[in-house]
Amino acid sequence: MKILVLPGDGIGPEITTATLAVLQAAGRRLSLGFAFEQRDIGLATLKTRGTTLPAEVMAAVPQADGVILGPVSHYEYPARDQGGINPSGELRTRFELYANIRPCRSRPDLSLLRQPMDLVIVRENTEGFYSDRNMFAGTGEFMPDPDMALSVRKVTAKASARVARAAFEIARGRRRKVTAVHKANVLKLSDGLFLREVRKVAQDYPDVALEELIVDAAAAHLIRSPDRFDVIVTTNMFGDILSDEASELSGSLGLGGSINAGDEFCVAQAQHGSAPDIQGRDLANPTSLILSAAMLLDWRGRRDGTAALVGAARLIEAAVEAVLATPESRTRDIGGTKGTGDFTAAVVAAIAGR
Ligand SMILES: NC(=O)C1=CN([C@@H]2O[C@H](COP(=O)(O)OP(=O)(O)OC[C@H]3O[C@@H](n4cnc5c(N)ncnc54)[C@H](O)[C@@H]3O)[C@@H](O)[C@H]2O)C=CC1
Ligand SMILES: CC(C)CC(=O)C(=O)O
Repeated sequence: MKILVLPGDGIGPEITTATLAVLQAAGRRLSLGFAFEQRDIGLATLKTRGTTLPAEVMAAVPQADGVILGPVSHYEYPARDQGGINPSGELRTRFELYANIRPCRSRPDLSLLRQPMDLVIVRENTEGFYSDRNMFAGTGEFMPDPDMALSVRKVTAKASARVARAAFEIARGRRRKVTAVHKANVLKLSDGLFLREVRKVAQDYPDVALEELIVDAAAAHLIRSPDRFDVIVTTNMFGDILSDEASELSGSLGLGGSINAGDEFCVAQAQHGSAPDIQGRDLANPTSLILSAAMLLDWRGRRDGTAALVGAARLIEAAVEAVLATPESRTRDIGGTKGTGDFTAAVVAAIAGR
């Protein structure tokens, strides 16, 4: 399997190194060949090339079987016309990675919750407030005068329907419940359209229950009664916020895996950002990106019918769970004392069966 690796900014390079070590260990154990093609993006190429996303990186995406994308520091990027392209947004829109799939679950003595949580947030990934054009080229944000800023949020039937279908398909392999999270009580047209499409898709899945919940109540229920959720489907920004909430409630932002998936391409990406406050200090928990890479293997394996890749995903997940269950192996964000390197070494050893 050929994987394009884009380490990104902040803690990106550290957690990417950890993730590649884990993939290599799984490859050795299962005699699977992983070929990594690593390329710089972000602040590194802004300095050397004047852009955070060189054209040849985008050209390399279709040549690979999958992409591992480290977090990026887009808050520090200049405007798009000065080279600040948000790699997440650009990859998601250009390659139609319409579903951002973010599983989150509680583990004994790590979770901040009273009830168990085992859910998947399926976030619309190509529009809403966050398409790259909205963020940086000014076509979605406007300042008619220096004291007024306007943002346009785009919701289409097509994007709503395809992400809803992705959510119902995932629910079929789980507890068969989809919760559509929205704000259609106020945003009657945009979230109303999203809900209309989710309800339409639900008719094709009579075996899956559909629940509808307003986003503010959903945020509260995530804390009080997380066990009511199986699969949540929602628009881009709500999914962004709720998935950080769920991840932190599970114990840390550093725990939840995530893929950006379309029909043709898949990009593994940690749920969290580039965490510049802990950059270069061996403090980052690499679990999120490691589990994201496992999700990428699973996605590719299922799509191509390659059972060995699905097996590698399960092997990596089992090793991560075993290490997380050992208090002495935990990183600081989850109450342990280990650094990124030691945690990774423990996962590699678990994969090797040592
Ligand atoms: N997908 C992406 O590339 C994303 C990028 N960002 C960018 O990241 C930068 C920093 O944003 P923040 O708001 O600080 O969010 P953040 O997610 O980077 O960090 C929030 C807090 O969580 C901690 N944290 C995050 N990941 C961790 C990990 N793996 N292990 C241990 N602790 C971890 C950080 O140290 C920080 O205290 C900004 O430039 C932002 O635009 C933010 C979200 C997503
Ligand atoms: C809005 C995105 C481009 C960044 C983000 O928050 C994410 O990757 O989840």
